[in-house]
Amino acid sequence: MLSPCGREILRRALSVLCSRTVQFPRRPPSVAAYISFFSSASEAAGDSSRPPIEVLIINSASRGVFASRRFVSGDLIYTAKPLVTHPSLALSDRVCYCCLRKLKSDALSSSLTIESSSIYCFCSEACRDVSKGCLNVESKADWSLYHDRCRIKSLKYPLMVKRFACMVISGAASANSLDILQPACLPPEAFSEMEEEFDLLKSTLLNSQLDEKRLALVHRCACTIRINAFRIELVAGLHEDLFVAAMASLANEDAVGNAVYMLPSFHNHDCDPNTHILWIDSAVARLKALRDIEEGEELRICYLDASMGRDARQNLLAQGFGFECRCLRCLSGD
Ligand SMILES: C[S@@+](CC[C@H](N)C(=O)[O-])C[C@H]1O[C@@H](n2cnc3c(N)ncnc32)[C@H](O)[C@@H]1O
Repeated sequence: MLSPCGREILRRALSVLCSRTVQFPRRPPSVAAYISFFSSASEAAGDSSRPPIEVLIINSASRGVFASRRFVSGDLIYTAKPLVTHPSLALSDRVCYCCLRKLKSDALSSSLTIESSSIYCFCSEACRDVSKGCLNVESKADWSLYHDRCRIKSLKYPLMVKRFACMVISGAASANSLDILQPACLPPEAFSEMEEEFDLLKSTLLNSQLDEKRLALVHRCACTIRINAFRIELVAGLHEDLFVAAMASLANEDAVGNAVYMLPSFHNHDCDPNTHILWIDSAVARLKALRDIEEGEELRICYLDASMGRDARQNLLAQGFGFECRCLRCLSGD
């Protein structure tokens, strides 16, 4: 029997996902609730009848992603496109505004727009077209104070909140499109810091057409974006990589940007994970098996640098994600 909170999560999950879910497999009602996603892996395996993963509600407040078939180490389990992206500030003149692809040097001159001290670049006409509405809103405001605050405090998620707000104002995203994702359960200091950032966002967007109701929805999403944003480091790139890497390290910035996804956000953390997400040349996320995985196993990823010691990991997870990690590695004291 689901608790009221579990039922609410399920109701919201189904209402958002029904429009995009490809199929719901038949399963006995003993499984409390589940949602299946279509993915490239089922196609690749030639088994289009059954999605390779399921999102299950594991208790009244939490969901996880589970394998619905066996995988071997190295398998690509699925790919996922981002819902919201933002390039790292230090690389915004070298990374696509939309897909975070690194730009070829000859693309720069044709795609560069500079307004209000912000830089907007695109890798292709397709990325420029899809971003048109959002860019139109974003490029009208002066983001210098907001960006300065992000740089000084080394914050990435306010950039994603900014981008999401611009998408909502432009009509490119609905204000409740991230409601299905889990919001952060953070310490009070983190909330007051987020309030300050949101006030700055509001004042920067003062002249935009964001009504109070939608503003409140975007405000609520700040918490969700904060814990669900992925830092994107590409594993492949162009020959300019060395130059970009040098610039990035000077700016203490290895990531090309950050992104929020739907399905990848349902993965729980483990300090000794069985899967990982990687990015080849753009913000398209690829979930790969790190070892052989049996049908029914939960697919967990590691939210942080797994080489850190136990105490450091526990602290980061408590402060940044609001939970105490009780994975086997942590319980063993490693
Ligand atoms: C990105 S979400 C993961 C999916 C989430 N369980 C859901 O229902 O949407 C991150 C949140 O999941 C929970 N979580 C993830 N891994 C966990 C773990 N190993 N132990 C306890 N809670 C965890 C925490 O509440 C965390 O803030």
